[in-house]
Amino acid sequence: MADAPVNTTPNPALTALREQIDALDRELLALLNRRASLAQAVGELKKHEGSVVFRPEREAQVIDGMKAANAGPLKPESVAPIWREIMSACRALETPTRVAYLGPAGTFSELAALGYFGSSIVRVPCASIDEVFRTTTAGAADFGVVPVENSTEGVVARSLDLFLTTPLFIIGETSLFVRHNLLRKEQSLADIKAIVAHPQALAQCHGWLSYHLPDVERRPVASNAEGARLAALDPTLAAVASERAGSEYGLHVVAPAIQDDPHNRTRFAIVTHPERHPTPQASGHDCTSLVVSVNNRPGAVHDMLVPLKEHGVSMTRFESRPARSADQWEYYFYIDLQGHPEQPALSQALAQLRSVCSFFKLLGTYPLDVH
Ligand SMILES: O=C(O)C(=O)C[C@]1(C(=O)O)C=C[C@@H](O)C=C1
Repeated sequence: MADAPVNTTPNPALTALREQIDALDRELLALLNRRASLAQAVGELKKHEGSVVFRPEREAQVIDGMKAANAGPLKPESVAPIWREIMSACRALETPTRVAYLGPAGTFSELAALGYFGSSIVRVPCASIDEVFRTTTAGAADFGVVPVENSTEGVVARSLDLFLTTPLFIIGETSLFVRHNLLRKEQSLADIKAIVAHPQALAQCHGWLSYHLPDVERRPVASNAEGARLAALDPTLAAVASERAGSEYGLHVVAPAIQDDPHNRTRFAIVTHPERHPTPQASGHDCTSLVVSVNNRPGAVHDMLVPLKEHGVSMTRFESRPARSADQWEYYFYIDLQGHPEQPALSQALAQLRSVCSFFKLLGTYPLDVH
């Protein structure tokens, strides 16, 4: 049977609407270029003052302001990504932003870096979390993006350990919905010799893999994208990674969304060197992260919490890690507090807390993630 003829006559109503969209796009472009010129002027001013270009608190305030001003029909969750991109492009006119993350292309860390800084950045993919810290410490990148916790698997121990031993501090946070897919050269679940992925991804898909591929070896590799790269070279391997990694390496999605928790999220910290970047100023919605230790005696942890209660400071995270010291029952406590030390209640609570701790390190103060 012959195909029905395609109607090629333009619909006048559609044409009229598109003409309006074209005209508005031109106005938007002119306005965006005016905004970009202003950002360039800000950049000149900062160069003159010798101050840093990236201001996470200002970017958070701009996004908060735009979300509050949004009258629709744009959805509130569409506003933040649009303005992140606009500010990313404006920032790039002031100075390049070099961002290190666990690569190669297609990792969730890369997605987190692009989601936080926008796409006008210089990408510095690294082979491991250690290398992200080293590259940022050495100044080959201005910022590093490192995973700190996952809603299924808990803390990313290596990142927490490196917060202790490197001079870097946190200036921002971002979190990402993490959807893992089984990726392969062949479009089939048959004859898979090994599943290659980062240990965190293998753990986040433990239930699915145990049910569907119980006898297949799980082989940990440095990143999920590295697993995808290997699976592209060897058809007997399957990778667990993002769709983006799949298309990057020409793999089929054999099974989509195989993570055990459908709401699987990973939180990332944005780190930098304190000699190259000041602590962000208060944005109005801030978090202060620290790591402390107390001597191992009855009531020690209770004493740590008293200053917070006395000054009405909210704790949003409390995580413990073994200190690996001679006393095997010593712990480091990773604590997130609501607020900025510019606020007297928080600064007084911190001073009092410091006095009861045997070890105290501020990891950073930064604006909360805005979506
Ligand atoms: O307000 C500034 O300080 C700017 O440099 C401008 C701008 C922006 O585009 O709005 C760009 C980069 C900064 O991180 C913050 C904001």
